[in-house]
Amino acid sequence: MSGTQTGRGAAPPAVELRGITKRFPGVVANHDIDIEVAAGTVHAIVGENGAGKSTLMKTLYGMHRPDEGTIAVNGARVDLNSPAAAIGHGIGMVHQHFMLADNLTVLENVVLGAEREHGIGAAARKRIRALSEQYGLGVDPDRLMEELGVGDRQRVEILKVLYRGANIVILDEPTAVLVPQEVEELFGNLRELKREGLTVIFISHKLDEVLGVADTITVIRRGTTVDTVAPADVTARELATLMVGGELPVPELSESTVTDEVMLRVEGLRVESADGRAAVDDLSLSIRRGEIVGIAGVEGNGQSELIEAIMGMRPAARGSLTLGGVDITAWETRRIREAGVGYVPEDRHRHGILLESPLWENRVLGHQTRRPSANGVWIDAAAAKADTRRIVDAYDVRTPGVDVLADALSGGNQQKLIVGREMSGEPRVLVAAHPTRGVDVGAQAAIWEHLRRARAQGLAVLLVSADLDELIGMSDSLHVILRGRLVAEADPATVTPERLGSAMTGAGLDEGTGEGTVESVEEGTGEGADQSDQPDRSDQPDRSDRPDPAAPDTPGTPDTGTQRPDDEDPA
Ligand SMILES: Nc1ncnc2c1ncn2[C@@H]1O[C@H](COP(=O)(O)OP(=O)(O)OP(=O)(O)O)[C@@H](O)[C@H]1O
Repeated sequence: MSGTQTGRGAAPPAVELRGITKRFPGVVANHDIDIEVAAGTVHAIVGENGAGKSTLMKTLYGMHRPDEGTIAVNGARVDLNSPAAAIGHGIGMVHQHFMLADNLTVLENVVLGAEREHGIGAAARKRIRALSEQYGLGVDPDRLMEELGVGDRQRVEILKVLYRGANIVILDEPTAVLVPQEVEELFGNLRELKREGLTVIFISHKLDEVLGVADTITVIRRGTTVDTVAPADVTARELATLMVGGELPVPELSESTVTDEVMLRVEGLRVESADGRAAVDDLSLSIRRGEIVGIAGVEGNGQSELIEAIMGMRPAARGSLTLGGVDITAWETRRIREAGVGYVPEDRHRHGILLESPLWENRVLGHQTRRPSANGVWIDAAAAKADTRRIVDAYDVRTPGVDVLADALSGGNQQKLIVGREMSGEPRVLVAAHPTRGVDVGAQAAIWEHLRRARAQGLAVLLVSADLDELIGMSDSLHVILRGRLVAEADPATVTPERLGSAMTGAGLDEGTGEGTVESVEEGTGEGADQSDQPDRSDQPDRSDRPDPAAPDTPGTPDTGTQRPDDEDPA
């Protein structure tokens, strides 16, 4: 137990949670939680999916009333009965799903709902500029939100809470949507907040990142605090063990299963955005039976449009799509699904799940014309329920039953349900966007194992992910997408997350050659450049040890090839 002691005469903890218990019908989400967060520190909360992290943070942000327990802020007991009350006590929260209006400017987004602070004009602009400068956020108040990338949007969300006077900032899985460079920038921002005396509390499933940026880590298991540790005293593997209360299973390694039979072919595809610009431009790729093809890219470079075009949710302005040799370019989504294409959507709340419906109805969603969900034209509720129970079992979805509403599941458990559903009915092709986003390390390894097994039986997978270790570890071949085009092909056997990340931003990996475009991300071609642009590679493994999702302590434990964020100054 280190990092939480406040010595005699020291400032009181910024936050002190004592004996917090929160019950939902049939579930004790938090049970007798004790946490002290020292002022001016970065405090991470880790735990399995459904462990109770979000519930606890929502309680601290006044969105839930605890059934038992007390909360003190800066040494004084408080009653946080609403987010407004939390903000009144200097507590702000950055949610995982950004709440920003695209057609407004940064300034308008920041002041929306806080007009009373500094109005909506010059004073507000001045305040935003001052905050942005003080905390090194680099946000221009007059930029239009739609022009900003994911990292900047997140900084606007942080600015929003600072603008409202927060000195305790809660972030819910802030790095889930970020690529490595953006993670570094975020961590730079968090360190800056800390230097300015603010307190940061964040939830994360990425244990290497937690070890890199947190001063103190609290582990929650099955609703209660099991330990509070300092990063210097634990490894990522030990943290994972604390989270699950035992050793993680070791999944089997599998050989390549790629065949010659092309299952999905995309040829010369162009997809246009509403204003006629090419979101996907002249893109060609093919996925063979038993192959996982990975797409790496900074969010917003055409990945979503590519996937939506394949799934019949957007028209192809040019080019063609074929499934097992059959032209499906003009097919609608339902027909594509019925032809054996599974789909794990990027935004599970918009496309993947109906929060107000029970789990078994969610099992039927998108599968309403097929067994076991349907019998002829009728929905077969009994069969759908039985199959939902099978998914709950196979994918370890933590739920009291299949009749509860999807809304009652933790985010990671909703994701496991979607992946389980989409893997049902033996799809021929799976189009998966961020299949393990928000799931804990144990569940992630389990999902990878399911995918590997299905691949061995011939499943062809298009894998889009922001998790570069996942892409490298799972893919048989790997493309980089930039501004709607495939600009590079990487060999998953040799490429590192750093080199891949750099290719994603359009920076040539072969700096040594002075070439402007990236065509190959093979490690061999740029060895010299590679070493010179990575300050400290001493913790890098042999190539043969490349991040392998089959290993229980991957991705991203310090000894698997992902650099510890502290090893390097943020860009
Ligand atoms: N509104 C709700 N109604 C009923 N049960 C809920 C509700 N919110 C959360 N739960 C349950 O409380 C438990 C804790 O959920 P919580 O979302 O806090 O977990 P988490 O640790 O944040 O998980 P994840 O890592 O998957 O986001 C889970 O069993 C969940 O199903």
